[in-house]
Amino acid sequence: MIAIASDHGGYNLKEHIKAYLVAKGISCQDFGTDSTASCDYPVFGKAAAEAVASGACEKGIVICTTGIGISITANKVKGIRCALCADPLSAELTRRHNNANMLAMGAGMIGPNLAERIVDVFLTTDFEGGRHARRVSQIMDMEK
Ligand SMILES: O=C(CO)[C@H](O)[C@H](O)[C@H](O)COP(=O)(O)O
Repeated sequence: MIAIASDHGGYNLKEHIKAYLVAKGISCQDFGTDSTASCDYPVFGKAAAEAVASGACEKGIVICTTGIGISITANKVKGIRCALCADPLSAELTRRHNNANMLAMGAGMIGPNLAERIVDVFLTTDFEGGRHARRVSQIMDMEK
């Protein structure tokens, strides 16, 4: 189950990615927002991040206009490593090196086709472990 959320700026891309994933047989839990009416990204980013942190959802995808505000929000939730990506290589490396459990994207920065490629890479790339596990542990120790 993939948690997905956006603010108004990311709503259209969220709907696009949700339909894309469902068409591929990947289940999504949508934490809003549900229209392009102005709203506050922390509300929706926090809800999706908490679902990932609790284990209810395996990974999360959050979207606002830049991807910045909603990634900052998600990273405030204990256990979350949310990476803002605008290219597939960053998505690959944040999975391989950072074991990122959430992906943030900016709907004002990238188009739907590129977003699909980024999502595909993010959801199919495994963590490498090894030296990267030590570094991720050091990050997670900061939450203790
Ligand atoms: O948090 C952001 C900027 O880092 C997001 O892009 C928001 O979507 C943006 O701030 C919303 O702004 P708006 O003028 O209220 O649409």
